[in-house]
Amino acid sequence: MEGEADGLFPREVFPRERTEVAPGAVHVPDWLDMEEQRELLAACREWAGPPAGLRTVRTPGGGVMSVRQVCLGWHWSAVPRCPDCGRAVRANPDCPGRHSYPYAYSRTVVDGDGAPVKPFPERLRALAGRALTAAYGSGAGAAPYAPDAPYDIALLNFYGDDARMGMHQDIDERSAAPVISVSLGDTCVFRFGNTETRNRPWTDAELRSGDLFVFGGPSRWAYHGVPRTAPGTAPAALGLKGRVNLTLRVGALDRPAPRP
Ligand SMILES: O=C(O)CCC(=O)C(=O)O
Ligand SMILES: [Fe+2]
Repeated sequence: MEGEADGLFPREVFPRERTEVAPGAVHVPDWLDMEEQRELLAACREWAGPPAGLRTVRTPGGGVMSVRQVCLGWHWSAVPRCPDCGRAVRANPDCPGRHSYPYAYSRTVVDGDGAPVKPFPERLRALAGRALTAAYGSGAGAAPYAPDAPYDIALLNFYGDDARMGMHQDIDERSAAPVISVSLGDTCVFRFGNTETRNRPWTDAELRSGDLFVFGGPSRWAYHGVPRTAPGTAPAALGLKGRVNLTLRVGALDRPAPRP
C-alpha cells in the first residue's frame, strides 16, 4: 500500500491480520489482490446498469437510504405490506406464502423500474466458496458454517462521500449461512455489534478495498452498520471514487422464516 492514503487509522507497522471480531465473525484483510478487485468492480459496474440497475432505496418510514443499491438473484426492498398475506405485521405464522414485512425479497424491482432482477452470477457462487474457506478454513472447524443451500442473493451497495448505513440485522433470509461481505474503494468503519440490541457492545473494524468480512454461526444475526467512510482513500489503481460493498447471502426463500 506504499504511497497510498492512510485511511481512518494511522499507517500500521505490522501487516493487518485475520481477526475474529466476535465468534463466527471474521475479518480477512487484503483478501482480493488489485487485479481481482478491478475485475470485480468492472462486473459491479455492469450489474449496476439498467434494466434493474442502481436505484435509491426507500425505507419503510418513507425516507431514503444514503447508499444506492443493486440486487442480483433476488430483489430486496421495503414493502407496505407482506406481498403474500397482505398484512403489515412483522410475523404472521398463518401467512400462506413466505411472510415478509417490512422488507421482502422479490423477483422484480418493485420499487424501481419493475424489471426482473438480474440472475445470481455463477462467479459469485465460486467467490462465496473461496470466502468461506478464507474465513473459516477447510478443516473440521469450518463445519458449523457450511451453507445449507446455495448462495443465491447479492446486494451491491454504492457509498458516496456522505453515505452510511445504520445499525441493522440482515434478517430477511431464511438460512443461517454466513453473510459474506467484500469491500472495494474507500475505507470505511464497519461497526459489528451483538445479536440482542443495536447498541453497545460493538467492535469497529476498518474495512479497506479488497477486505473480506464474513459473519456466521453465533454472529449471523448480529446488528452491524457503517457509521462512516473515509472519502478519497480508495487505492488509485482501482479507479473508483467512493465505496462499493458486495454482500452474498443464502436466501432459502422457500422455507418458513427462522427468527433469531
Ligand atoms: O457496506 C457494508 O459494509 C455493509 C452492508 C450491509 O450491512 C448490508 O448490505 O446489509
Ligand atoms: Fe447488513
